[in-house]
Amino acid sequence: MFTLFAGVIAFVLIYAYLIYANRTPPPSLAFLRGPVGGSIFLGFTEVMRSISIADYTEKWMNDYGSVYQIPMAAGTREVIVLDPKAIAYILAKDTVAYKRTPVLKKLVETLIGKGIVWSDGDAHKRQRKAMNPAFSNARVRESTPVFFDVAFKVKSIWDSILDASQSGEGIIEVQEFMNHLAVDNMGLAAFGHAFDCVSNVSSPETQPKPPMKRGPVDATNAAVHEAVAAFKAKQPTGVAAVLYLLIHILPMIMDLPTGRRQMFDKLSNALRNILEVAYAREKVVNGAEGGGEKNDASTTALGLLVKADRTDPTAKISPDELMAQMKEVLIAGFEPPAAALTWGLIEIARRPEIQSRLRAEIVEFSENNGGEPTWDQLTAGFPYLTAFTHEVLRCYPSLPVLRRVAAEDDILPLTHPIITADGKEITQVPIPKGAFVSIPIKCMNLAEEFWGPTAKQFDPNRWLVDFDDEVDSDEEEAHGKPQKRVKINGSVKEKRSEGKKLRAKEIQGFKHILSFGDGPRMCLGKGFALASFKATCYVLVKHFTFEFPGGPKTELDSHWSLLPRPKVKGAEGAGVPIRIRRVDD
Ligand code: HEM
Repeated sequence: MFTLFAGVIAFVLIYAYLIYANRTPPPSLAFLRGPVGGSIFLGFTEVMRSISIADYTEKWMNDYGSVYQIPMAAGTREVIVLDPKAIAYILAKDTVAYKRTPVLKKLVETLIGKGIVWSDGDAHKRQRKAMNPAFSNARVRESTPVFFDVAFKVKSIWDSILDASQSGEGIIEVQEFMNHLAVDNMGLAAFGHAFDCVSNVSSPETQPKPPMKRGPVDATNAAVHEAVAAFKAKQPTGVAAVLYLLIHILPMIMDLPTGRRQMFDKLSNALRNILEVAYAREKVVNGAEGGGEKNDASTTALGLLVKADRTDPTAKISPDELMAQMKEVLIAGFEPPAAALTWGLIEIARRPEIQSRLRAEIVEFSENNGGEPTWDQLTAGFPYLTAFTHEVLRCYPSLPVLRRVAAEDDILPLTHPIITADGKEITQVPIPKGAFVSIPIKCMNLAEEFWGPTAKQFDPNRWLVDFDDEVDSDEEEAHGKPQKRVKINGSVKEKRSEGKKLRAKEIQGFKHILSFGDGPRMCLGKGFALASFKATCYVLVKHFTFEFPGGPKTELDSHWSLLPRPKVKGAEGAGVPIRIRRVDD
């Protein structure tokens, strides 16, 4: 009886505290304005995880200025930063003054290990130094044929589906195929290992079974296939929300032997096999003392990492770190590229004019040059495919928000002043040690403040203008009324009339978008991501047409895999069924 009474009192006290914390920011942040409300237990956590994160954070920016604070889970607060100068400052001091949040750190340590994503400061610098050569332009150039080979493998499976169909058309679960393609790309390019994932796409109801024989799957590949399947499994939102809350209060629950934890353990064992092969191969290629001839095997990302560990004392990484690196490269190299490609195919399917323009550019190259483009051609040529790639990255950043915790008291510089809760104008924002700081990438990429009135529209044409002369003064002008054409960097770009410049160019980062992050933690695989995206689009758009069975207005929804993914509203899991036909049919 007493225990029940004590339990009720404890619950009431916690509940009262959460109501208080939800309404009242701590004194160190009380000078910042911000929205009140959200859930008593989770604050605006669900909003910050939702598909509408950019809409909310943009509205709050318009109401409270470019730096504000919001209530989050378990009575915590988060400072939201949407000022370009402040963002550049935070990301430049990343890993030292701004670090991963304790919850994320614990999660990464538990599931993946103390690799580059987990580490901060000097440990991060050392690991980054070891990994850089494995992600250089030279490596991306060498890997580009692999991306074409994997895309052609998808093509041949889709061809067999169409061959078996009476109507010459097939409904393909494109997200499923892009997941498997991205894993195969990473396996071959980074580890020199064929996971053979594309040939093992499961065939849901909507998709005719590929009439092909599947070979036996070894234990390593089976574990990776299982991991890919588990990543895309749907989590019930209610349970996920409760777990998220509990993790903040009791981080040790991440140590529980959950299904996901066991799956990660299996994945470690599988990757250990690949690592052992890489160690053995490196020994054979370079001899125990090193210095031998390089060959294909030793120049995979993994081969270079193994070699760097032995040959460069300043870039030494322990076997545990190497293991964590492999898991990170597999996960970071699979999830965002697969999501970006799925979004790309969605936009292609719902916008026939973009699809035709892309195909025309690809076919023109193919007719003039014969084989597939090299990395240099993919990078320097293909203005429309490049514009399309940038627009997919802008509109659909895989990581909608970057979250950090301030490791010391700091002062953020601002591009434009903000008004505090007591009505003062400030040009710098004091950030107390321990404050959670969030940068909503998706909002920075899509806010009208930075991208003008057409910010929310998917429009690759915006990348074909002379960016520095872009205007946002007039909707008609800003949306595709080219006035004259100018030559920039050897390619013809459309230039619009003179006027107010877009604020987007104040944003640092790749192409003024934050989809790859910025600073010391900027995406290591950016080059791989761009080359594999373009190579895959090249092959698939050249050979197939895409359309939604329900028409271009098909409604989309979001689905949580490791990161947010698109899905067709009402479809099972992360389903994105798209109808394909051969181009020449
Ligand atoms: C469209 C594709 C991709 C996108 C949008 C993307 C995005 C990002 C972002 C935003 C970060 C920074 C995270 C942070 O600051 O907390 C990041 C880091 C990272 N990415 Fe990517 N990524 C992509 C593809 C890849 C690929 C293909 C690889 C591997 C080949 C890769 C490997 C990594 C690694 C290892 C890091 C951690 C870097 C560090 O902490 O120093 N990414 N990525």
